[in-house]
Amino acid sequence: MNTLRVGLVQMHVGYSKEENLQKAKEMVQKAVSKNAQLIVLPEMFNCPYDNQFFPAFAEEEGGFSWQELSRMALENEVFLIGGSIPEIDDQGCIYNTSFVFNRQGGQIAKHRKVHLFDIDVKGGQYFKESDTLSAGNEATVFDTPFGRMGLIICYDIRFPELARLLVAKGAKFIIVPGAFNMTTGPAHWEILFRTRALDNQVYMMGAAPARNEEAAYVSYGNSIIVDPWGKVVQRMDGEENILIEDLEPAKIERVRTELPLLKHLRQDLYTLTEHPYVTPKNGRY
Ligand SMILES: NC(=O)CCC(=O)C(=O)O
Repeated sequence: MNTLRVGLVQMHVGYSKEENLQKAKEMVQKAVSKNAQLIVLPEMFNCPYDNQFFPAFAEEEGGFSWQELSRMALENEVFLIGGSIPEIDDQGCIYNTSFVFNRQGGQIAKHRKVHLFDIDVKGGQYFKESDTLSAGNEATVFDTPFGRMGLIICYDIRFPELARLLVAKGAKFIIVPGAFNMTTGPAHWEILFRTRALDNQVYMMGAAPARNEEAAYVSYGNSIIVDPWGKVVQRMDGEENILIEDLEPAKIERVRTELPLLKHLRQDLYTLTEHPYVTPKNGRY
């Protein structure tokens, strides 16, 4: 199969939804001018990553931001992973949701972040998504001419079972709109991408907001691509920019044939259906 040229958009996210969408539109066009065929926007690309803004910025599926994303995909004839936005449902629940569009601007997938980011690192980062957000309940894959792709959002990457489930569903690539921070980013971001790539022999792609030291939540940036061998093929710093990379779908099969981890699984011995942890109700413990 031919190569897939991807573009990861690492953009500054400000307080105006319209300006954020305009910035996304310009960066998508720039990525397309470099022949990107699939473009990934960052987590909460249209809204500051801050609980106080999620309710005010939230929109229904099919709303203004959704339509803008659909138009960007259509006008540029590109697959577009629309980062994520705060999505509100008809019950008033708000989700951290990623919408995916094909080249005709049609929605082909939707992922609501499954694991809510509730952490409290002493002397470091505190965040409690569950103050405003609800968790999704689905593992999301979608098909493209380049192969099946899995979609997760940021903190979801820390849960190996979810990535493995996507791979069991046939994913060859896992896409992660994310926004790590200056506590956990330097410590865990790259290692998580490399570990999930190694475990599952997939391409891992992460797109993050650019770093703004003035923001209440400082994004680590460092948008990244790791190949199925676990090698970092490209990684950005904190600055606003676009990462362009050619992925080789054939490499996935090559690595899986040479080092057949997925065939060596002992599913007679261990499965994902039982585990010792407490299962949260709707993502809340
Ligand atoms: N937005 C997020 O889910 C942040 C996740 C994160 O920083 C982590 O360390 O995990």
